[in-house]
Amino acid sequence: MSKSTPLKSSIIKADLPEQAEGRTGPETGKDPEKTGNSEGRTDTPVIEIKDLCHRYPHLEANALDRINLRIYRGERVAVLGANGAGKSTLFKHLNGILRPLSGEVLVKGEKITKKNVRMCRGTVGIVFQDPDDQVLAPSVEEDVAFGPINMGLSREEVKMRVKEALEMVGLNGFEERAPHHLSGGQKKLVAIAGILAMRPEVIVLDEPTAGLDPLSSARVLKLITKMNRELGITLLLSTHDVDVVPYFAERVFVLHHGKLEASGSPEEIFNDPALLRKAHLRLPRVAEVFEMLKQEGVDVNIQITAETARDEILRVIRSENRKAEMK
Ligand SMILES: Nc1ncnc2c1ncn2[C@@H]1O[C@H](COP(=O)(O)OP(=O)(O)OP(=O)(O)O)[C@@H](O)[C@H]1O
Repeated sequence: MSKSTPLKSSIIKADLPEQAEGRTGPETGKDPEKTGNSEGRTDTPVIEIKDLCHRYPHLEANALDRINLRIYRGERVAVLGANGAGKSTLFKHLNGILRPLSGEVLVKGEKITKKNVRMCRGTVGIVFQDPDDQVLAPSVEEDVAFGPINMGLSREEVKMRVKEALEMVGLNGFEERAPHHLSGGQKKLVAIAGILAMRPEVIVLDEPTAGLDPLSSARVLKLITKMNRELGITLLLSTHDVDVVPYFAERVFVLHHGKLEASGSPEEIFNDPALLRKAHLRLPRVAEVFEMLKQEGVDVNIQITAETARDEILRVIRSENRKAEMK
């Protein structure tokens, strides 16, 4: 375990998208739905959740308890939470798969109802955790075409979209392949292509890197970041992999026992040890090293990416060298 960690980190560092820049925002934990870099935005949120509660039959506690949050066009948002925190339940509310016990979910300002649920599903596409729940057609081409055909698009348009989506995920040439003969990582890419082909404004990904090796995981994250940067698609993903969050997300929501515990930039969230302990999350590995250095009495600021860690270590070394020269 300890031997493989540095290798994994170096692969992730080399292959992940650059760290998002320009994050600002107030302290976390005070007003969860209003923190992070969306502070001050006046446009209509692409997704807005108001006082959402969900309860599964025969369970006493709410799986979601008075969730309030807003997601704005073009954002990259990560949802963190331990097993059973409510992430998948939350996602299933975003395109009307589940119905609220109380509260409401608005897509582009419109409450999801039976009447507009199709329109909402055109706006918000969900990539489920297990591609076997989503990739069901006998061939890759048919699977990716399924959504566009259901949208009533012409044969030419469907063909064009399938080609485009498979190119985007790097699976051109796989059209005739049977999905059940593909690897887990390739199936995940087929599932993403199927959603991309419907050209949604928001893509929600439940644990997109679960079960993938570090290279496949980095590839999926790079792909979805590209979708955000080049196509302007709003991204919302859940993950247990806190190491990748600073490279991907501009804003982080923390769920715990069905409640929105906090929202903020990755720097804010990962500089709040009490919050992380409470939500059963951990620091990114890079930050753990800085925490240890601090405990040793070294004057460092906690960093959460390899690049900022390098800069901080160089700063400390240079400062120590200067002190030594002056003696
Ligand atoms: N279909 C269901 N019927 C009854 N209870 C459910 C159902 N789905 C989820 N739950 C319960 O709701 C709670 C939230 O589950 P959910 O799957 O949303 O959590 P999660 O954060 O996605 O977890 P994980 O990280 O393990 O995927 C859990 O207590 C879970 O046992």
